[in-house]
Amino acid sequence: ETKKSFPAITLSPSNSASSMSRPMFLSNKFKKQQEASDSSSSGYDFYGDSSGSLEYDFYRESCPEAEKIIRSRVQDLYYRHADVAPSLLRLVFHDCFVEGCDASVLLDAVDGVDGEKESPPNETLKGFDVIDIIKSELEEACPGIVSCADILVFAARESVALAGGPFYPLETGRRDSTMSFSEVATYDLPTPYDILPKTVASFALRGFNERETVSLLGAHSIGTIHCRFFLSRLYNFDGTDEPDPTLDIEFLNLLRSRCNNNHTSSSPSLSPSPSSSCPSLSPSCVGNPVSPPSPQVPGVEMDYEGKGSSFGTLYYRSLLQGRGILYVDQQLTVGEETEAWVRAYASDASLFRQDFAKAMMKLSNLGVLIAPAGQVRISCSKTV
Ligand code: HEM
Repeated sequence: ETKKSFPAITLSPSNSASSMSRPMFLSNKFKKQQEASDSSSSGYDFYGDSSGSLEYDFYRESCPEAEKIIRSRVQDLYYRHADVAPSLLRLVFHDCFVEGCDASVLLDAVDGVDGEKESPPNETLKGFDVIDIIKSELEEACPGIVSCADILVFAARESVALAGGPFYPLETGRRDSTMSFSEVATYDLPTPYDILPKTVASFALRGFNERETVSLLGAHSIGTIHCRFFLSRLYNFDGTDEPDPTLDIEFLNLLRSRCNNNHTSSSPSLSPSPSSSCPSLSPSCVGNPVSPPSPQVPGVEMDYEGKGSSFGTLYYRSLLQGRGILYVDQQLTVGEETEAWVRAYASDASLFRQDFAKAMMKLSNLGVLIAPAGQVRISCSKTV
């Protein structure tokens, strides 16, 4: 069962009051998805409810090389900048969670009207240039055929595999939206300061149960988190002038050594802090994946123990030790069911890999547009 009612919440991280009072702008598309999921007897719907009209190898005749082109381009770029993998994985989450996997996150602002890209939760998204590179190659091979929405889910799938995660099959035939949903993105994307019931509710609205939610957050095994998303946990948790008491003390010191309180305000502002240096061990330390990484913005790599650590396991083990970087991650250990899944994934890497693969397939099929709806864009940042 995915739908739960939660008691009134008193636990409050730095800005939970504001995030709890936000309105929900969920589209009908997702309301339908939730109803379908609520009525599903297994509570674990492998494919989600919107994959019916997608097909395996949709481009087999119209663009037989499509998947190969996407794979080899992502590989090339990843070997030049490993940031490419986390960037694309995060990008697909931010696309699919807002009105479905329709590439709406890629659209530029039009006539001064902001798109999703400009919405605060999307300010630090990267990987747009990678998608543009892949798209132009596909436009040369088979003009006007392969949608940006399909490119996005495929590119994320390749990224997961390159980063040591599982490979999962994907159907194709998604179409691109003609609209961008800036307001939905602003209000409906989960925040790093959310308490567990809010995170669970947000995923449940898209048809994910707690098991799937915990597995999807395993994506936080790779990439970099800017200090400002967890600075308040280090120096002024919930206005106490003290660190978050649930943080392991050694880990707190490690994070503090990388994220100086002077870098930026401890408020959860989403604006960049360009004046700060990059004190982390991270060679990439955040930056555009194709252009050289910027040394300007401080952050911590999720796989802070080293690149060799396996995708998933370190993340869940860290949570059990009070070493979650984001508040929202650490919160997975406070719920009975979510904590049980954290334990399961910490000790059983192959269970995690299976569950993550299934959940990524489901995420990649959320609220897709099927012909004749939508369009195939020529440039991913503009409608045709
Ligand atoms: C409650 C849900 C989630 C919240 C609140 C959240 C929040 C965040 C935040 C604040 C960052 C750091 C961004 C930055 O420093 O620029 C981040 C990074 C990231 N997130 Fe999430 N996230 C969530 C779920 C997910 C899911 C479901 C996925 C993918 C399936 C995902 C993939 C990633 C990746 C790969 C990164 C690293 C990005 C990079 O290094 O460029 N996240 N997330």
